[in-house]
Amino acid sequence: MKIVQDPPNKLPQDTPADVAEAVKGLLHKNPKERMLPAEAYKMTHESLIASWDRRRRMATPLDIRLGLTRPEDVSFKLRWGILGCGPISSDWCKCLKEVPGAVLQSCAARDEAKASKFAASHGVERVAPDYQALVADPDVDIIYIGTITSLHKEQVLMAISAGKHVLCEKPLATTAADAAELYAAAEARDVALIEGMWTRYFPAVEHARAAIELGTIGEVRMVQADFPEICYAVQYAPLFFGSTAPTAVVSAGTGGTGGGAVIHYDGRGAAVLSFPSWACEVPEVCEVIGTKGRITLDNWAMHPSRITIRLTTEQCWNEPQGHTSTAQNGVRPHVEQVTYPVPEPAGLPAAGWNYVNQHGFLYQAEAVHRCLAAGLKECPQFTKAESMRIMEMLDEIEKGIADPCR
Ligand SMILES: NC(=O)C1=CN([C@@H]2O[C@H](COP(=O)(O)OP(=O)(O)OC[C@H]3O[C@@H](n4cnc5c(N)ncnc54)[C@H](OP(=O)(O)O)[C@@H]3O)[C@@H](O)[C@H]2O)C=CC1
Ligand SMILES: O=C1OC[C@@H](O)[C@H](O)[C@H]1O
Repeated sequence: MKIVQDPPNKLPQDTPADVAEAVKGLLHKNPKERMLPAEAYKMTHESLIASWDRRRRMATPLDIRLGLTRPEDVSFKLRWGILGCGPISSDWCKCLKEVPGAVLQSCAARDEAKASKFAASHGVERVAPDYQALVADPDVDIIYIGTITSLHKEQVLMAISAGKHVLCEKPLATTAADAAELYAAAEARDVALIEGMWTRYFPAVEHARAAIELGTIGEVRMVQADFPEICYAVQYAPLFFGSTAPTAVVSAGTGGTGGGAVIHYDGRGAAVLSFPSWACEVPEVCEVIGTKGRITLDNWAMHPSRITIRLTTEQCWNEPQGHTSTAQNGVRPHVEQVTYPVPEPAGLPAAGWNYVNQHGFLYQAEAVHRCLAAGLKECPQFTKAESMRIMEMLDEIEKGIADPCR
């Protein structure tokens, strides 16, 4: 794609090629080397914009940017127990191996022989005979739940009762009421319960969040996103509109042939979300549309490796007919595009991996280590409040969609 910067970009100057090069250099190093010195992460919004190394700071993980955690705490020791030995647990273990503080302590499956095979292929130290034994192991600090969603509730509760922290695959539960019960149980036991919405930890998403905070595209008026699994598309609404309650949620369609939802935030704008059937070519693009520009996350939006920021040119803001769109005014937007390559192997499932861009799980894995090191019970990239808000929206959306894929 040709990058257009005509007339010169109003953002502080970084040529896209420079940015891509710098970030590529960072991301392709091993996790320790990828870390900037702690000092480099201490920043305010002003320094974010003014700093010489803005290119790195735009994608700084939110927990570090807010000063809640320290980059070096990817080395904080956490002994992981893997509950469920299916494809997603396999990809998770591969990423944990690259986190300096992670220990693959134990795993369990419904069938012990399956768990033994999984342990051998991933270098997991122990095999527990069943899930209950896994969560009871005193040498396990945190349980990763990679089973089907309908089982999450009983398994999360089992792990929490044993006093373990939990990272549970998205979606956390099948209803908001169940999710609320799980968060209440975690709070009562004083353990962390984190829903694994891994999208939130990708550098392209961190960059988008920082750009919105800086007002780069003005006021957000519309969010558009698509994905067959509703929770993925929906999570982009509170990311860019905040976790306050929407004024209306309407939906229609079916899981089999496709559906959609509009989430309206009175006086602010709306999220227009589509849920194409799995049997289609899925665009997997997120657009964040503002009064001064537009952000596109893609390649692919639920685990994006690219952000494109199109800025409305200043001349458009004063157009007499009140249309700020560059297209309506026959001018080109200023375009800045930054690619954040997922660590190799990336892209379509590479040999030995099960899902797309799944090596990007690493970003979430590192954040969990940093946040637990700091004594946090959640990661700021995806808080309990937001997770609950999304669960409520999912309940509403599912009222209008037959056979939805949550
Ligand atoms: N973050 C991400 O990128 C991804 C997240 N996910 C999420 O991960 C979770 C699992 O993914 P999904 O592909 O649906 O699951 P799978 O069909 O891969 O099953 C995962 C595990 O669930 C258990 N399981 C499967 N079927 C049954 C059953 N009928 N009865 C009891 N246990 C069963 C098995 O555990 P055992 O090994 O113990 O037998 C299995 O290994 C979901 O929450 C999904 O949303 C999925 C893909 C990607
Ligand atoms: O959660 C997921 O489930 C389906 C996959 O294709 C997708 O990449 C993954 O994020």
